[in-house]
Amino acid sequence: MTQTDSYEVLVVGAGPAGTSAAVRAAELGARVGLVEARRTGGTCVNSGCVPTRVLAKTARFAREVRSAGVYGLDVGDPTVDWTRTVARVRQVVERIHAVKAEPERLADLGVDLVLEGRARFVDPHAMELSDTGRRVSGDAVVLCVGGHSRRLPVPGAELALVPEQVLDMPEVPRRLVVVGAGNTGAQLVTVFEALGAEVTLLEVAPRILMAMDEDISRTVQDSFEAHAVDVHVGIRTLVSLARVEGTEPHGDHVAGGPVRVTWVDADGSEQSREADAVIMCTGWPASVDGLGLDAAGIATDGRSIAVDEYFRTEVPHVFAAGDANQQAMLVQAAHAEAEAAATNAVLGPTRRAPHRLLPSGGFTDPDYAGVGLTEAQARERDPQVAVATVRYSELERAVIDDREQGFLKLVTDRRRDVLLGAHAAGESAVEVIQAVTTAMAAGVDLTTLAGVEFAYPTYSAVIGEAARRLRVPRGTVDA
Ligand SMILES: Cc1cc2nc3c(=O)[nH]c(=O)nc-3n(C[C@H](O)[C@H](O)[C@H](O)COP(=O)(O)OP(=O)(O)OC[C@H]3O[C@@H](n4cnc5c(N)ncnc54)[C@H](O)[C@@H]3O)c2cc1C
Ligand SMILES: NC(=O)c1ccc[n+]([C@@H]2O[C@H](COP(=O)([O-])OP(=O)(O)OC[C@H]3O[C@@H](n4cnc5c(N)ncnc54)[C@H](O)[C@@H]3O)[C@@H](O)[C@H]2O)c1
Repeated sequence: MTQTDSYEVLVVGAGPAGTSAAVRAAELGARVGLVEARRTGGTCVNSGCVPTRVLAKTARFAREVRSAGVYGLDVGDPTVDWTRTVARVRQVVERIHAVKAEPERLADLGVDLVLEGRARFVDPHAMELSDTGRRVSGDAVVLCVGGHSRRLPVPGAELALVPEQVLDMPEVPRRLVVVGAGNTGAQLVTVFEALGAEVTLLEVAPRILMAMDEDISRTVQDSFEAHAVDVHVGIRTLVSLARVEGTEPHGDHVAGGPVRVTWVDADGSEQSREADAVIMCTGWPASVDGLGLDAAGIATDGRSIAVDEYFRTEVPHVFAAGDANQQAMLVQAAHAEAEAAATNAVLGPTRRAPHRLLPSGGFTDPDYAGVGLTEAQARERDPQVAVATVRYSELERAVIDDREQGFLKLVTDRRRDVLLGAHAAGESAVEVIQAVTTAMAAGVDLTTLAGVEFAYPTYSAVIGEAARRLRVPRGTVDA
């Protein structure tokens, strides 16, 4: 092995976590190698957040154009040229790459970016790269390998698409079944419903968006159903996918011909639908296959890389951050964890990243977001929590924009005058929750928040209104 192949810190994966880890370690003066199987940006830029967000904008456009007549704008019903939609998505992905300019930024910091395929441990410090067979090693190794979609182990699962393949569809499917109503599934339902597909949504949990506050699940599901999405929650099991007889496959996925999806519904009845495409959005395990963790002495359940509070695996010089450790699974969390892991890799175990306040949300119609404790979690801890909900239908900006569906809910500890959580479904929900998060991070009490003179007419004004209702309880306060 040559001298240049060994680093003080070897980072694996150049998504949000890996680039943050490499930058931080380099800033601390370490000699850093960053190995990536494909391209910088990871899931976030190349197949996840960025493409999904462009599709969300496309869907928004389609909805807005359909309502343009109300404003006296006669533009007709939009038709979708999916090829151009996909081209736009890919163009935006390239623009993000150009703006972020990660390879240049890393080079400026002296980080060696190595794009020679997948890295695999050959011993606890050294890894072999699949394209070239070259070996690189690190005194410390930070695994930022992210995750990947998974198909459910049911007969015919290979006929389904996974989220990374959505842009490969030749057209918008006329009939679509989405399996899984987490963030990905819910967003894809909104996109394809707006683009004209007849959508069926199957979810094994008792409600969609199970990780969010219950009122968010209800509001988004109501909206889906108002748009004729056929929602089935609490299904007992997905039974199978099968090619509809007499149709010919043209490729390796459902675009090749109709598929019959069969499941056992919540009431125990067997049901089925014919679909032109099925997308399985049923989880995102860590990319541990082929990583050779056993050669490093690290055990895995095949879904995650376990870490302690300093992001150390059971082998103390090997760290794991971002989706790889399956803890928070969001971009901002990946950055925070990776910076902490890289700091610990260089300086020893000194930094944690406990994610005390982690806002998250999604771009459905309406959008949704939350931070802190849900109402149910807060009530379980303390039945005396105070909750105020302001409906968007009471908010002048939402009425002006004809975006009256939704709400903001603040969950508070009235005795301590502090916010415990905030949850919203509605226009700009993610931005509204972000603003509440800032207040929570700064330790702003409810009385102060209630006194903020929010600009008129804005969506974030809903925050002041909710805070005032908690300070002076009335109608909608639920103590
Ligand atoms: C459809 C979708 C939409 C999303 N939208 C959002 C959103 O709006 N907001 C949000 O916060 N989060 C969103 N997420 C989640 C977000 O994408 C992830 O949390 C984030 O990308 C995690 O970053 P990471 O660096 O840990 O992993 P990744 O971004 O997955 O990067 C891992 C990198 O490691 C590389 N790699 C893997 N194994 C190896 C190996 N053995 N050798 C070399 N390289 C390897 C991969 O090629 C990849 O580039 C979304 C996810 C999906 C699927
Ligand atoms: N806007 C965002 O922040 C955003 C957007 C997309 C994804 N993400 C993140 O990316 C990761 C992957 O998201 P995801 O939505 O693909 O996965 P997920 O694990 O969040 O959701 C998977 C869903 O599939 C359901 N499911 C599992 N087995 C099923 C079955 N047999 N039948 C029907 N439903 C079944 C689960 O109950 C769950 O609701 C998550 O961590 C997510 O938070 C974030």
